[in-house]
Amino acid sequence: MTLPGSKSMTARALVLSALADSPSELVRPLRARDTTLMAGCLRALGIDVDTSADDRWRVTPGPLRGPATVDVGLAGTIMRFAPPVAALADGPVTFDGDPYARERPLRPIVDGLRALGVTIDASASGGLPLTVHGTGAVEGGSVVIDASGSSQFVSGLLLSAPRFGKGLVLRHEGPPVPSAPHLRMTTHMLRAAGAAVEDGIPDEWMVEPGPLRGCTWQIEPDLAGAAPFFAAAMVTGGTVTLAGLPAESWQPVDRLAELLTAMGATVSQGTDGLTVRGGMLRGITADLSEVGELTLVIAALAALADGPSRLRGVAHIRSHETDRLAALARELTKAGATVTEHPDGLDITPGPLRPTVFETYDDHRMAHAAAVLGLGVEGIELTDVACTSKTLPEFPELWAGLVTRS
Ligand SMILES: O=C(O)C1=C[C@@H](OP(=O)(O)O)[C@@H](O)[C@H](O)C1
Ligand SMILES: C=C(OP(=O)(O)O)C(=O)O
Repeated sequence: MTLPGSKSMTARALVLSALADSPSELVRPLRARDTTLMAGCLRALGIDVDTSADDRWRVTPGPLRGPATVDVGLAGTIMRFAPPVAALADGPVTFDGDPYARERPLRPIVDGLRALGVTIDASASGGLPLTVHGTGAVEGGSVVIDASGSSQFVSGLLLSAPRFGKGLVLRHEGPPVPSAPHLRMTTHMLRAAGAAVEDGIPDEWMVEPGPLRGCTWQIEPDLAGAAPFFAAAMVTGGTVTLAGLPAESWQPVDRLAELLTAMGATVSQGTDGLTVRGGMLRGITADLSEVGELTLVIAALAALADGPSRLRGVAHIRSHETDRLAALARELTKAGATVTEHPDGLDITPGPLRPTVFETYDDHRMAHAAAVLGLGVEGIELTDVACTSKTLPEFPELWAGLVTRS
């Protein structure tokens, strides 16, 4: 199968292109709610973002300006990546989003920008809604944040840092930062756009001030979006091949392959793509801190496996689109699994599974999990498949097509 581009790469490519000194193109970007809103955000700041062609978006940078109002939807990438861009604009920029977006943590970005000299009006919690009072320039310098709640706090500050007068020295202090592969994606893409970035010291990043150049960004297919389709192969004993992943991917292909292999799949990468072949479905003990996004599909697989699973290292996903650990515990229990919730994970023991209505809590990956579960249990109904439009609007059609072909 082919899938649209990575949400994470599309978001970064849009931001870096907006900050560059010449036009850029995004080849095979993701057109979904998160990335459409990101394009809208950059347009509101004065950037020309042409998304009229599906397979090639063109970004022509220009002066960043307010006043502007930005709808972040429920996108972590927008609420964490765009305020630093707004700080470079001349004029106030107000950010708000879906009701639940106001619950998602943002303080390290707000405090980090304030420490760099930016004036921000934020709610008492330091979250949305907020107004960044850009003056056309950010001095930059050194800042310490606690990014244990989301790697996006680091990525957000780094992406705009080449445009800060003194660049940025960013240090993290606190429990470990999750999602290391997303941090590597950020530094890879900054370097690809010509930025000088040092990340040799653990929990410290240094970005030199300097221009970013326009690029042709080849957006890889979205690996997290592929996870439910790979899981489908594992539940049905079938085979799914994802076409179009480069040999040297900027997404955590190895970690995904390791996890699916541990659960009984055979994973191989060839010229035709990344292939997952289902076999036995085994329970696993795994630290998912690097790939928190995959927890939901892995939890659905765990509920269908031949033994118990212990998933850990993902306290931070309680602040994703919903409290994902609580949501999974509730819904998988309804379906008949025995689930124990821990502060940073879940123990899942498969039981005799039964029909249930699986709530999605506006969370696209809860819908993916329900779809996977529904391949193994008759009568799983999901309340809202439309929430998949956040990152993969084609999900219902692709899923139905896959099932029909098999
Ligand atoms: O930078 C990114 O593009 C992302 C980083 C991760 O965030 P967290 O570190 O908050 O999990 C990931 O879960 C999210 O879907 C996308
Ligand atoms: C956590 C996710 O999204 P966001 O970028 O909104 O944090 C996700 O897509 O699983």
